[in-house]
Amino acid sequence: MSDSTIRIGTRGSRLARWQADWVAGELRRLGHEVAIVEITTAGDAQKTGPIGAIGTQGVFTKEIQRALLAGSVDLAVHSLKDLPTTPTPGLVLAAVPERESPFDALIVRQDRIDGGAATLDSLPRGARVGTGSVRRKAQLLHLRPDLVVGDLRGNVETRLAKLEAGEHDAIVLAEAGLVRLGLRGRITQRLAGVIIPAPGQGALGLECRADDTATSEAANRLNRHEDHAATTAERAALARLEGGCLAALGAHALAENETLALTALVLSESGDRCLQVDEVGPLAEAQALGERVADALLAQGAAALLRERQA
Ligand SMILES: NCc1[nH]cc(CCC(=O)O)c1CC(=O)O
Repeated sequence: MSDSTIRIGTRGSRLARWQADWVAGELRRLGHEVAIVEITTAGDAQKTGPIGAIGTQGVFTKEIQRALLAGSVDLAVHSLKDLPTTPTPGLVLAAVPERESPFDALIVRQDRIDGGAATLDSLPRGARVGTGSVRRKAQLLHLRPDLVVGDLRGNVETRLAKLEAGEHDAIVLAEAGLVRLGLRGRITQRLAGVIIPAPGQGALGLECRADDTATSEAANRLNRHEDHAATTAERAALARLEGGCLAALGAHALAENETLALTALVLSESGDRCLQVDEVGPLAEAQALGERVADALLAQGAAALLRERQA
C-alpha cells in the first residue's frame, strides 16, 4: 500500500458498504489508490428500541469521525442525513457527490396489495405502518390520523423482513437506500410530493481532515455543485431550528438553473399541527436560503413544536 492510498472509513451495513464501494470506484477511476476500512458504530451496535432512545446525535457517524481524527482513515463516506450539522473541529465536509432520490417510499405487504391497498390513501383504516423516524411518523399521522404507526429499526434488509413477517401492513423507507441495494422493485408507492424528506436524504457526505488537502482535493472532484447547494440549504434550515436528527422536521431543496426552491416543515409529534414554508433563492446563497426558511418557520411558532418534542 503506497503512502498516497486513500483509506475510506465506513460502517459495515450493506448500504454503507455499497456507498463506500461506489466512492472507491469513482476515486480509482480518477487514478487514486483506495482501501476500505469497516468501523462499527453505536447506531449499529444497538439493535432494539427506538433510535431516539440512544439519545445523542451522530450515532452512525461519531466513531468514523474519531477514526478520521486519529488518522486511521482518511475519508469518511456518510449518509448525509445521518451527519449532524454541528461542525466537528478538525474535519471538513469536502464534497457532496451526485444525489440519489431524496424521497421516501412506501412498501406495502403483498397481501394488502392483493387486497387493493397499493397507496398511502388506500390503506385500510387503522392499518399498521412501521417507521423509526419521528419525521415520517408525524407526517403519516398528519395525512392519515387513523393509522397506527409502529417502531421499526434495523438496516434496510431487516426492515423489509419485519414487514414480510407481518409486524406491519406497510413501512416507509428512503427510496435511495432501496435503489442502491437493487431493491427498487420492492417500492409500492413513491412518496415524492407526499412526505417531505429529511435534510440531506439520498446524498452522501464525504468528510476528511481539514488539513488533508490531498484527500480534500480528490474528494472535491466527486462534488456535484447543485446537490451540494441543495443539501446546504436543507442542512442550514435544520441547524437553525436546532432540531437535530430526531426532530419532526422535513426539508427538501430542488436545484434548477442556478436557483434553489426550498420546502421545509415542522410538525408536532402527533402530526396534529404542521408548519410549512416554501421559498426560492439563488443557488450561490444556499446557506442564507436555509436560514431564511428556518426563521420563517420560527416566526410561525416552530420553536414551540420542537421544544414539545424535546421535553
Ligand atoms: N437513518 C438511516 C438511513 N440513513 C440513510 C439511509 C438511506 C437513504 C439515504 O441515503 O438518505 C437510511 C435508511 C432509511 O432512511 O430508509
